Amino acid sequence: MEIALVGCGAIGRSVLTLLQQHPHVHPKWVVVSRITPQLLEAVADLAPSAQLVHALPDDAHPALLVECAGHSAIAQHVRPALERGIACVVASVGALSTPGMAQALEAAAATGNTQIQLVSGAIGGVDALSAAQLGGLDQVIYSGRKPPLAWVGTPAEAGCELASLREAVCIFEGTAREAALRYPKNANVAATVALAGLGLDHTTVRLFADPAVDTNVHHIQAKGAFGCMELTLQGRPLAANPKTSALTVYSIVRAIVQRTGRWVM
Ligand SMILES: NC(=O)C1=CN([C@@H]2O[C@H](COP(=O)(O)OP(=O)(O)OC[C@H]3O[C@@H](n4cnc5c(N)ncnc54)[C@H](O)[C@@H]3O)[C@@H](O)[C@H]2O)C=CC1
Ligand SMILES: O=C([O-])CC(=O)C(=O)O
Repeated sequence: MEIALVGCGAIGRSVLTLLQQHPHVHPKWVVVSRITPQLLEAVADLAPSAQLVHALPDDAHPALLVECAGHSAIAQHVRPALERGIACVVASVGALSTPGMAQALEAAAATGNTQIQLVSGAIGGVDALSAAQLGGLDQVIYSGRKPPLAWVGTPAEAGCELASLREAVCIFEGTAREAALRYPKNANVAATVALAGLGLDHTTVRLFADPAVDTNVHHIQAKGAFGCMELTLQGRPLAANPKTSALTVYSIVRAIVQRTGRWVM
């Protein structure tokens, strides 16, 4: 199966590394916004038969395009690929919080008669939540707790001195839509939980910078006709990006590899 990968940062490089164990999956194109000598070297090492490009060439027909780049890549690369009939796997789920984006992707997938898969990424329990939603949900609360360093370069910096925090600070409370728009690199999980459950505007989100944790701690509380659910996931961050949990990589590789087998779980 030939695939195109969009993004070659912390997630992209780890995905390419893991895919080396899956001989049926061939990364043929790696799409990045800037081609640097370091990237050329990394791709030559991790996926020697892949081409490093700024956009998917017109004559390329991968079985799958896998996005692990960031919100801007959704309009730039995912939407046109869907229109061309290329199935897409998306990690930057928070991009769907931009008004009109979900509808635009749906229309693009309809034009191309294909599908878009949102990965569960750094969180689990999305299957249970989306099943529970069919019976009716009353409340879903998501909280994301990360070490202060993971919030560098975000609006959290304006509210507190991250480097000298001595106790946990709630840096955001609001809807999943607001969280995903304000924290595009840290609140994709908030959007995922919301899209599986009560929606972007009815899911309560709290984000914390917490010097007492050394993992990315995701917590879901949900109540509804099904009963109730509580999930805590302590995700080990990737060394190359403290904002991103390693589970995101495994979730993406799982989504790719499942397409080469007979079983879907
Ligand atoms: N669903 C989930 O649970 C999670 C989703 N994510 C998403 O994955 C994204 C990537 O995460 P990391 O690899 O840790 O970030 P990173 O910053 O290490 O790497 C991102 C790479 O994508 C490239 N890039 C950015 N915009 C691009 C565009 N429009 N077209 C092509 N390349 C582009 C950058 O140059 C960089 O090399 C995050 O920004 C976030 O949106 C991250 C963590 C969890
Ligand atoms: O990787 C994580 O722990 C979660 C994350 O960054 C996000 O939700 O965007």
